[in-house]
Amino acid sequence: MNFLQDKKIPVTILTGYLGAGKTTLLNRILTEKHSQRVAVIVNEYGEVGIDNQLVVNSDEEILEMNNGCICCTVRGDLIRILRTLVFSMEEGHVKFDRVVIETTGLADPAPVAQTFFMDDLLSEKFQVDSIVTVIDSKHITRHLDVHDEAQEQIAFADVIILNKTDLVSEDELAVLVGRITNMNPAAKRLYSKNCKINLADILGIHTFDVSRKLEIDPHFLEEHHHHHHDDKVSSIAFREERPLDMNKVDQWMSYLVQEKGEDLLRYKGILHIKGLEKRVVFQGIHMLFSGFPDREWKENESKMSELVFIGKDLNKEELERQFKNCIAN
Ligand SMILES: Nc1nc2c(ncn2[C@@H]2O[C@H](COP(=O)(O)OP(=O)(O)OP(=O)(O)O)[C@@H](O)[C@H]2O)c(=O)[nH]1
Repeated sequence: MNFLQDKKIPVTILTGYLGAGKTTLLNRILTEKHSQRVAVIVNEYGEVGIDNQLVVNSDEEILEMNNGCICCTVRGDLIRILRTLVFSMEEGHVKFDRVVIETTGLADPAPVAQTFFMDDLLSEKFQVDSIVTVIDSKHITRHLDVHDEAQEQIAFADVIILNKTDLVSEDELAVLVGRITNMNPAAKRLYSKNCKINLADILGIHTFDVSRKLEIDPHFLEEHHHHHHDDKVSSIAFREERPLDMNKVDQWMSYLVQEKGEDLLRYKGILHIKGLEKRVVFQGIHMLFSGFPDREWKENESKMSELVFIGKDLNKEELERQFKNCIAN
């Protein structure tokens, strides 16, 4: 046994296509009882961070990285954040036993894992424990057909969680399992609803193996990263302090689901609705949409609506006009 190796801080890379259930799993990691302190790094694609507002309140260290994809433009930020974590820990300001990184749904996990091999300090202090890929069992098939990122996330996984099993039939699930096993026979497979899994199956499992990753991507340890996002996929965010009219929002969302659902990969937000003391959270993935009152606004919090749309061929002017139309009189 290599004792030095064992002292390294384990890192779990949480990946999965847009809306698969990564934040749901992260919340589970943060709320379930285990004796470990977790430092969390959340990366979002859009310029407005919604996930950080949906991550449960906890004492853990939660660091946000917005406005770019962790595997591309903000990889330098990831290195800086991890280095700062190490220094803060060594000076006794923070304590943590492991790191969990939630990547954007559009991230290729390989360069994120690569970061821990290319930077001297990080490779000395951290060890990638595993890449955990969450799958939306209902939508993944259509994503796999057109989005390279969805394929890379599966190919590179050590553990694959087939989530949202409540939304598919047994036959559909069996076909999906066949396809995924073909893509990555070595990964451990778990099945879940709302990411209810045994955390011991994904944390501290030491399954990340560089030699296997090199078989999948022989350039894994090379500096240059070639990930190109699909130019047609973009993200649009809106912020508005004036309260919104619930009925108008309802109508708008119904229209979007019907008319644009196919192109809307992910839409989510927090709404400030006229006459409601609680903030309203909405979540959408293609034609599946839900909106519900969440907690009351806190006193020190400015009431504000924040929405993010990620999709193909989004028309910003049109969406903005429709959004502004929802502002209450
Ligand atoms: N029906 C169903 N819904 C689920 C399940 N797991 C998560 N969801 C819902 O799916 C939506 C997306 O879940 P998130 O955890 O935000 O997904 P994510 O991967 O973090 O999404 P992005 O970070 O935006 O890519 C939310 O509305 C969840 O409540 C499940 O097993 N079944």
